[in-house]
Amino acid sequence: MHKQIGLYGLGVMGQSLARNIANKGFSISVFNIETDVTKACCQKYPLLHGYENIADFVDSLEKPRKILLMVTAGKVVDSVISSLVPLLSQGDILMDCGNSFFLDTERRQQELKEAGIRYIGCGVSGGEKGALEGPSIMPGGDRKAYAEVASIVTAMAAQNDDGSACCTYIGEKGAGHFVKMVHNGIEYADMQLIAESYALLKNYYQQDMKKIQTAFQRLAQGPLNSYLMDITCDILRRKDDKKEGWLVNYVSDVARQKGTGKWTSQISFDYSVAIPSLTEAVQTRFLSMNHVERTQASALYPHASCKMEITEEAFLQMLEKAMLAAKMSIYAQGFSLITSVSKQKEYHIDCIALANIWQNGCIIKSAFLKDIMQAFKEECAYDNLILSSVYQKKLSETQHDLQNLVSLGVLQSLHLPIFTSALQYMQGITCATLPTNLIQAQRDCFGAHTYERTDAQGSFHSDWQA
Ligand SMILES: NC(=O)C1=CN([C@@H]2O[C@H](COP(=O)(O)OP(=O)(O)OC[C@H]3O[C@@H](n4cnc5c(N)ncnc54)[C@H](OP(=O)(O)O)[C@@H]3O)[C@@H](O)[C@H]2O)C=CC1
Ligand SMILES: O=C(CO)[C@H](O)[C@H](O)COP(=O)(O)O
Repeated sequence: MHKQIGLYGLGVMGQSLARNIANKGFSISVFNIETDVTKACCQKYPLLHGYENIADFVDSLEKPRKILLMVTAGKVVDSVISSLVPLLSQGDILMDCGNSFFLDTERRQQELKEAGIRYIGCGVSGGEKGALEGPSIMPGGDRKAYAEVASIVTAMAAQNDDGSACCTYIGEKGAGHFVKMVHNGIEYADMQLIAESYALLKNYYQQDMKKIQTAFQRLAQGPLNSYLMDITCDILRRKDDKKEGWLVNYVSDVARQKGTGKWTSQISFDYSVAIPSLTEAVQTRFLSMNHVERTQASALYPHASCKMEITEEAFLQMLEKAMLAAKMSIYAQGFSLITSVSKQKEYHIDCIALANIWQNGCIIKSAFLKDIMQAFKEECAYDNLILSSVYQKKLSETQHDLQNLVSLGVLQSLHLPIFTSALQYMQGITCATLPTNLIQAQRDCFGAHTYERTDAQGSFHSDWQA
């Protein structure tokens, strides 16, 4: 009996996704380059049918074949595709569920089209647990091919409270992997925002971990409720197994990355879209890697630190509102990149549907996404969420606290790149007149680059030093 779907790549995510599919009642064949991994996995999970030989794996599938790839992003995907293509038939469907770069996905779609193979680039978010219990799924590419796998993919996905699946067709070409990339850019900024809040609380409570835990618990229950806040509460409560004290205090502060956040920033440069907080989050991970320099420099430049003269209640209320304002700024930046690239590449991404499928199963799952949906429902064509009445109302209630928090934190010599850039983004994007007219004048003065005038059409050049 042929199986309904195949999955190639039994790593952390692949095993969980395969088990998820099998648990939903679909018959599934699995394959891994290391055969020992396949054997061990299928012994442990008998619903998975493993193959040691790739040709047998492909032959085991009903036609048109549907094969999900869950392997390391980059060259590995190309080499896996090369090994599969000679065994496939016209009309078969490959669905790359890893974190592939969306322009690589578009190249692969073109190359495979010539061989008659249909290719779906599909973002998956939720980590190991989400992949097993129901992730958020972002498929893009061949729409007809997606229709043929939709019943399996939507069954795998997380569900929202209203019963809708956290999976929707995102758009043509690399649209699925594009939004997953921006999801990760937002994820980096949200994680850094939480880390900065942790730094502020450590400073306020003079490192008293019990008080920091209680404060986070409180923050995680309000409008900031999110998957990342929830796991932060768990992390902060975890004692070390080996030594006295909290495990997080033994974790090195060197933050690593696999590349999706960096790609988000690179693409923002290519499309000239300002996403300063998402970029700061990447830069901060780079900065964290200079551990030796930072340690040497910290001895040369001791940080002045004094207790903040503000009551605990006032501080916690200010922090909550400032986090909310910063989070709003982060999402406005992320969605402005999505909107802009979607227009230029004609992906036709539906931002309401996207915010809906990020409400559950994924790493950036958060209560705040309801507000984003509301804002886009008000006017789907917003180039920037900052223009919505939802943002107007919420920012008028919170922006002042962000200004105060940044001022206080900077005077404590704390490193707050997300709070600061989020505030600066909002102060810039809501400013009708920036001082960048001077930059235009300088460019024209030293390089005859010309400038536009506020009172006339066309390009002008002046002799500024006359
Ligand atoms: N971990 C996470 O939270 C998430 C990961 N992702 C993405 O999913 C993909 C898989 O991630 P994850 O499961 O964590 O990674 P793992 O490292 O756990 O698994 C990678 C898989 O790729 C296989 N592989 C590696 N090199 C080759 C090769 N040359 N030829 C064939 N197969 C190869 C591995 O086989 P073997 O090990 O047996 O050699 C393994 O099955 C990545 O693109 C990742 O970015 C997406 C969302 C969340
Ligand atoms: O896609 C993911 C979650 O959505 C992965 O966990 C991703 O690997 C996280 O990125 P990085 O390793 O760069 O921090």
